[in-house]
Formats: sequence, C-alpha cells, structure tokens
Amino acid sequence: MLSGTSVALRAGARRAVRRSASILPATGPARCLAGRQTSFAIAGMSQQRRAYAVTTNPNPPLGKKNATNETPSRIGLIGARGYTGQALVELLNEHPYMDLRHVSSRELAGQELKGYSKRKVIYETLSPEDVARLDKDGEVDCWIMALPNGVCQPYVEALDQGKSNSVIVDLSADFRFNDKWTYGLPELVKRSKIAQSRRISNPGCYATGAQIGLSGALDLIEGMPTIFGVSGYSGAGSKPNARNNVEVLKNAIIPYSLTSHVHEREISHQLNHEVAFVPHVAGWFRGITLTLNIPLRKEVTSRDIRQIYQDRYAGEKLIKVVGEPPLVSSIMGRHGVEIGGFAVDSTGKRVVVIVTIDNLAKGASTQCLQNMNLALGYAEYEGIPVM
Ligand SMILES: NC(=O)C1=CN([C@@H]2O[C@H](COP(=O)(O)OP(=O)(O)OC[C@H]3O[C@@H](n4cnc5c(N)ncnc54)[C@H](OP(=O)(O)O)[C@@H]3O)[C@@H](O)[C@H]2O)C=CC1
Ligand SMILES: CC(=O)N[C@@H](CCC(=O)OP(=O)(O)O)C(=O)O
Repeated sequence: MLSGTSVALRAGARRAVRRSASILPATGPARCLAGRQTSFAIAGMSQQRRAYAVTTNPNPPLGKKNATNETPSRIGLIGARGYTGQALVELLNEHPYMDLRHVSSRELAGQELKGYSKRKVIYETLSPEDVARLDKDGEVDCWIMALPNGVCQPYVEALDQGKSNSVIVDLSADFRFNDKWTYGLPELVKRSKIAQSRRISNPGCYATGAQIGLSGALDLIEGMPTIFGVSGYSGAGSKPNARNNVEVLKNAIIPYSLTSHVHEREISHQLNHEVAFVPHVAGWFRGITLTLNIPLRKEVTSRDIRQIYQDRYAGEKLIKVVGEPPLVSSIMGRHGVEIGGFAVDSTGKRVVVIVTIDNLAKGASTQCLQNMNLALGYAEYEGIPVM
C-alpha cells in the first residue's frame, strides 16, 4: 500500500525502538483522577499520618499488548508551519507508522516540507472544503489541527458535514469545553476513552503541567491552589505579538492575563476544583516552570507528600517525581513532566510543588502524538522518546 515509503517507515520504526530503550524505571501502584479510594500506609510513618486516601490507578498506560494496529496511518497536518506543527513533523518523521501526506500553510505553499524524510511532501493551502474533499476521497486517516484559537471551527464543520470518521486532534482551546470531544490528557483521563474517540481536544500547555502537578495531591487539597507560571516565548506562537517580542523580554518577564486566563478555566473545569492561575512569559524559547502553592486539609511532611506523588505516578513513563525543584532548562526538548520541590510550611498544611514541562513537547506535540497513538490503535508511547 505504501510502496516507496515502506522502507523509510520501517527504518523509522527501528530508530524509534532504539530511542525508547532509555525508559524511566517505575513499578508499583499509581493513582488516577477518576480512580477508586483505598487506604495506603507508608512504612515508618507515624499512626497519625499513616492513612492517606490514595487512589489506585484504574487507567494504567496502554502497553504494546493493547496495540493492535500495524498498518501505517495517513496524516494531514493543518497549521504545519507553526511551532507546534514543526514539533509534530519532527515526531512524525521518527514514528514507525505515521505517514504524513498533507501539510497546510498559506505562507509556505508550494515549498517542500523540511525535516521529513519518509516521503516528499509539499506545503499546500488547504481550505476547509479541500480538507473535506481529501477526507471524502479516503486520503487521510487522522487530521491534526495546529491552528490559532478560533480558526479551526470551519475545518471541523466541513469534516463533520461530510460525516468524516477520521480522527481529529485539535491543539487549540476551541473544543476543550465541548462535551462531544474527548479531553486528551492520557495520564488523567481514561485512556480507553481516548482510544475510542474520533474527536480529541489536546490540553493547553500550562494546563497540562498544572493538572499533573495538582492531581498528585487532589484528595488532600482544601481551598484554592494558586499557580504561578512562566513560559518560554514559543508559547505565544510564531506570529509577532506582545508576548513574543524578544527585545521586551531581554531584561523582563511579562505578566499577562492576570485573572481569567483560559487555562485557569480549563484546569478548574477538568479538576472540578477552582484554582487561581497567573501566567508570565520569559526570554527563553521553550519550556514552562510552574510554582503550585497548595493548601491542604491535613498536616503532611515533605517526605509524605513526595511519596504520595511517587505512588500516584508510578508507571507513568512521561512523569518523573524528583526531590529538588526541577529547573526549566532541564526539560527543554524533553517529552515529559518533572515534579519536585515539595516544601511544606510550618503548619504542615501548605505545600509548594514545582512542575516543569516543555510547552512544545508534552505541552502540545508529544501529547498530541500520545492521543493519536491511542486513537489509531498503536502503543501509546510509540515514537516518543520517554523520560
Ligand atoms: N506554542 C505552544 O507552546 C502551544 C500552542 N498550543 C496551541 O496550538 C495551536 C498552534 O500554536 P503554534 O504552533 O504556537 O502557533 P503558530 O502561530 O506558531 O502557528 C500557527 C499555524 O497556523 C497557520 N495559520 C494561522 N492562521 C491561520 C488561518 N487563519 N487559517 C489557516 N491557517 C492559519 C499558520 O500558517 P500560515 O500562516 O503559513 O498559514 C501556522 O502554521 C494554537 O491554538 C495554540 O494555542 C497549544 C499548546 C502549546
Ligand atoms: C506564552 C503564551 O502566550 N502562552 C499561551 C499558551 C499556549 C497554549 O497552550 O495555548 P492554548 O491554550 O491557546 O492552546 C497563552 O497564554 O495563550
């Protein structure tokens, strides 16, 4: 079926397998947002602190054995010129089964796509009607929408009108509050649900880091957590705007959307718990650091809370729990999330947790690829260099 490309796809498969060799060793119980409550005792802890409500993970990562598809999938990428689009091209180039067929950009139309070696692909300007036609002709199995907020709707409508059964993963915020779409955060949402979905809304970058950072202690939170976030300027996209002006960012960080940022609503909605989120942008290119200030309903020690997070995320290949506060410089270009710090104040009822995440990787493209893998029937981490 793929004729000339199959050799390249197989070579990609070998590279991906080689890279996947450096997997984070992790075993033991893990918890999930939607999990059931059990009692959990930490060896050596005092009686008072012993019985935390810990949830075992009913939703472990789907391994190779759950992946049934060995047929390549044909991919269309709308918004391929942008930062997240380019990060996806890089990942798809190394994936054993993803076959990128169509890339859309108004600015680069007619030029050859760089950084993709499996086949020659030329940028096109694809309108919603073009996309619907290609879909009807059975040329694409999965559409990725890497477009600015508010631009995707006509594409989705055109595909819906054509009764498209293709998978759509949208990176924008447009469908994150739409019940007909699945919110694709595999570590926190039922993986089996993502695997059965055709319409997947990829979470926001800060929102991914913050939810992973808060979910470790969700049962223990009482009151409103505050989240202080600082993003590299690639988070503001490639089109020049007030938040990606490197001159302004030279000796400053820019605070913006100090109340009611869309990710504040997204985090609160998904966790069913109100949070306050204050975003900033800084002079580095990629990577986010989040400081989570979390009020607790009972006393803990730093060691207890770290252990709770370790158990909660054991088995998750893209989440690493560490002792020291992680640095954003260490997460740049890597595919997961690091969580650390765990400083507890003198009352024992407030913990400060630090989360780092690469906005273009786990904050966008890597998470998109996890969702594509699940929905297209491949192993969840196929083509993803794990932490
Ligand atoms: N950057 C980040 O860290 C993250 C971004 N996201 C979300 O992902 C999406 C893409 O972000 P990002 O890659 O940074 O954005 P960019 O601004 O870098 O790229 C936007 C892309 O969309 C295309 N585009 C822009 N306007 C239109 C239009 N009206 N019609 C058709 N195509 C258009 C552009 O190509 P051309 O102009 O050539 O057509 C370009 O390829 C956004 O919704 C963003 O919120 C999510 C998580 C993280
Ligand atoms: C630094 C910066 O500007 N970051 C972007 C977040 C990028 C992201 O995840 O955006 P969406 O939720 O729109 O997909 C912002 O605050 O809007």
